[in-house]
Amino acid sequence: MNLSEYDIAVIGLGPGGFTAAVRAVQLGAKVAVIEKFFTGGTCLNCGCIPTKFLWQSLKTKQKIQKSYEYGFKVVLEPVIFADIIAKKDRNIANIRKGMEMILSSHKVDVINGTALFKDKNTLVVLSNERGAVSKDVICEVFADKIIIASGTKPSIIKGSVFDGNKVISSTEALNLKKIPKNMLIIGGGAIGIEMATIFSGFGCQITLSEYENCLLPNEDKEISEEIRKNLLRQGVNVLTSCANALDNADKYEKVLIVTGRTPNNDLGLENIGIKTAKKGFIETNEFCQTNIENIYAVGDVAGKNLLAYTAQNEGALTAENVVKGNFIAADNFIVPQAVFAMPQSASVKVLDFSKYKDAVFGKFPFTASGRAFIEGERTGFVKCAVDKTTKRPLAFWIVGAHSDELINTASQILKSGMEYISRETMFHPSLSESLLNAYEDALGKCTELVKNKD
Ligand SMILES: Cc1cc2nc3c(=O)[nH]c(=O)nc-3n(C[C@H](O)[C@H](O)[C@H](O)COP(=O)(O)OP(=O)(O)OC[C@H]3O[C@@H](n4cnc5c(N)ncnc54)[C@H](O)[C@@H]3O)c2cc1C
Ligand SMILES: NC(=O)c1ccc[n+]([C@@H]2O[C@H](COP(=O)([O-])OP(=O)(O)OC[C@H]3O[C@@H](n4cnc5c(N)ncnc54)[C@H](O)[C@@H]3O)[C@@H](O)[C@H]2O)c1
Repeated sequence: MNLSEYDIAVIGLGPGGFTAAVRAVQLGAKVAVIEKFFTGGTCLNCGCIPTKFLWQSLKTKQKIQKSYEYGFKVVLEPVIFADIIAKKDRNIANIRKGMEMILSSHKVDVINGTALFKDKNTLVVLSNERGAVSKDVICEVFADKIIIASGTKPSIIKGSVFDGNKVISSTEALNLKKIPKNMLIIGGGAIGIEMATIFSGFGCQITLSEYENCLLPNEDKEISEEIRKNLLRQGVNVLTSCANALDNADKYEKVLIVTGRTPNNDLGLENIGIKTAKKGFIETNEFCQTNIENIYAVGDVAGKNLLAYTAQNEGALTAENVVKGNFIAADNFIVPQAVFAMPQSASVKVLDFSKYKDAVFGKFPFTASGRAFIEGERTGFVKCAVDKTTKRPLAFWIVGAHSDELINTASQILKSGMEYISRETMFHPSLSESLLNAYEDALGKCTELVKNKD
């Protein structure tokens, strides 16, 4: 049996595992990563990157269709969706190649196979040709510390199974070669909204069915209502408070189930007694440490935030803690959120937002922004919460083009604890000025808005 020894072994090459491995090597550790499918994990292969590529493709189509507003006469040929999917796959392959170059330049040992715990320091790696796990052992990996970054897979709802044809998950939806005539999307979270936006934009009749009484149930109600209105305008049939979505499934060519994610926890955790919490996510403390001292879990599999960038943050921080022997907590990140509807929405709050009882609110619509006018993107607004006493900005919510970029500036403002936002830092004409204008509106001093009737 081939047994290799490492300081750290990482399970999974998604954003969490990739970042943990590279950071640990940068700090001088000898690191192996075991990945059973493709470098890049969910994010690159069937998550963030393919959805945003298809969204951008739709956006490009819409820009061409609106190019007459800028003085062009362009006739668009009928869209061949299979070509768009092929382009997406080529882009993913290129990004994957880049990631593999980074790994090999840092001398991370990558082992292709499925990892299972044998004991608290040893992983058995099984071969999994064509995705099917075999009993053939490729090697064993012995490591002082192990970081689990095995991610999640799509959840299914009671009374249904994914058949890869009619009833599909987001993974299959992102590889459809032809736009279906109609599709029922069950689940009005981030994935459901992004899929409804993309497929309706390319001509599929969409019904989006959500169990709760609004889309994105954990988001600010004004934001979720604005997203609902924009989807309706795009021709999506939005149903909320809908507990029996499957009842009408027969009427649809495709049924896409996007009701959350289930952890990849089939790692032999029971062999060493690693505790799992609700829904099977691995239980961790604030240092991403499991109940077994030398074993850590980062990213989606630990179920704190199911986002690529929080997985990266946890991966980097855990690598630092493990190699340097630090105990720095991974629970004080400000987490900006963005959803790629048309237009996008985004939000960010200070961590203790609920403590502020005397927040005042301001709002600036993009119809009042010169830059939004130039961009031809006048839908939406920026909303800002400000502490009335200290004048400190506390939260931003945005619906509008480029809100996914604007929110990073908003996050930096909140993270830095800035006491006020000033015009001297803002270029004109820019969309970022809308952050300032919403902030000033909360304090009753925005000079860019019509005065409210007294
Ligand atoms: C459709 C969709 C869109 C999304 N859009 C966004 C977005 O825009 N922004 C954002 O921040 N997040 C987005 N996400 C979420 C994001 O993809 C995840 O939060 C992120 O990929 C989590 O990273 P991770 O490293 O924890 O796990 P993953 O990326 O899931 O990687 C885990 C890896 O571990 C491997 N693995 C599992 N078990 C084993 C084993 N036993 N042995 C070896 N390898 C194993 C898997 O094959 C996988 O490659 C989206 C998700 C989906 C599904
Ligand atoms: N832009 C982004 O950052 C982005 C995009 C996509 C996904 N993600 C991440 O991926 C994760 C998974 O996304 P998701 O949208 O699958 O999960 P989610 O948990 O965000 O949303 C699932 C939705 O399905 C609803 N639901 C559950 N059971 C239902 C039922 N039987 N019938 C109808 N509705 C039902 C829930 O109420 C919820 O609103 C998210 O947590 C998110 O963090 C992020």
